[in-house]
Amino acid sequence: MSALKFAAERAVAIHAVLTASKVCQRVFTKLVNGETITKKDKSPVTIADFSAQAVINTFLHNSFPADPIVGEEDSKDLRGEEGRPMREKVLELANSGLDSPLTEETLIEAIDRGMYAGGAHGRMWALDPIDGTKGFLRGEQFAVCLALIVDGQVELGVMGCPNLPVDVKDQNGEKGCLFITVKGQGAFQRNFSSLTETPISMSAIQSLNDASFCESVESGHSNQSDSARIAHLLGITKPPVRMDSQCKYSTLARGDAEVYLRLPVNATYEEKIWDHATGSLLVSEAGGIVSDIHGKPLDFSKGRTLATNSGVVAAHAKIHNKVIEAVQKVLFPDGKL
Ligand SMILES: Nc1ncnc2c1ncn2[C@@H]1O[C@H](COP(=O)(O)O)[C@@H](OP(=O)(O)O)[C@H]1O
Ligand SMILES: [Mg+2]
Ligand SMILES: [Mg+2]
Ligand SMILES: [Mg+2]
Repeated sequence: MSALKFAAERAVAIHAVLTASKVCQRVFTKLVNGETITKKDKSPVTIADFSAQAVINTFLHNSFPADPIVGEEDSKDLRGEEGRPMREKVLELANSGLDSPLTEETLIEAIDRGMYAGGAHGRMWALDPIDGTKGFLRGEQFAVCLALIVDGQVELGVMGCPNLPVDVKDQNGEKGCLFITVKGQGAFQRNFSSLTETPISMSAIQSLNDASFCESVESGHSNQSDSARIAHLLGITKPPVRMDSQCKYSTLARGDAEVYLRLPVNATYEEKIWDHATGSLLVSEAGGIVSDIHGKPLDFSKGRTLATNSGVVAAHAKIHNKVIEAVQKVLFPDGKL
């Protein structure tokens, strides 16, 4: 029997994401002053985001030195005298996850290996070292997300959700889930604490009345009044499941909710490829369809952003059409795009 496609990449990605997730867990809820800063775009970044990117980029470089990486973070804020206090903390935290320690220089190099511009040709990795940094800072959900993209198609995704309950029905039980998917090979979940992978799939609901939908906690990331109107139109009666990060995609993929709405709050924001690569493959391999608000597939070949898409709508394949119809009715009542 020949080895499954991307078996080596899958193993490396699992090890990298699991290690980085544990690095993040080490400081989860323990961050102090000086360990979080605000980036130019006003969004937060912490020592854990930088450390997780350094750790994963190091593993990728060791195993696949020729592969470029599109990573969210860069080292600008860690450079020079001003960046020293944070740089020292990032170095210590990153090295807690690595067998061969990085130096200040190789740390910066590792982080900046994520500056690739993306595009339509060849292999590249897309990395969000902490997706949902705001959730991380609030002590809620966040996800470490890594995907392999080949010629603009997402081929593999691994997502670590350190704070997600292993079983949704046991919210106080074990936490820490790893989600793994390869195109054409299905979607799987395993616990941080075990090697056993369990296949997951979306729930096959009969009626939208029974459905629940996920959206961002942050009203600045997704329009929550539009989503309420769409849910009403669809006959969804359950309150929205608000959750940070790509944990929303894994929640759909394992059948704990049926619809994910991410509705633009302004006309200029371009979704980032690392915010959707892993999650969208998980959902499509689990039986769902992921598109933008117009029903158009997400196009990962346009560079670092989903420049030709607007928002995200994910749902079980059987109801995706209906959801898109409702989204269009609410967002474009005159039929104009
Ligand atoms: N105006 C906006 N619209 C949509 N997404 C946005 C946004 N501003 C920031 N984001 C993205 O929303 C992500 C978090 O998603 P969610 O709201 O589903 O938890 C952030 O990822 P990071 O936390 O990795 O920076 C960031 O990239
Ligand atoms: Mg960010
Ligand atoms: Mg993100
Ligand atoms: Mg991030």
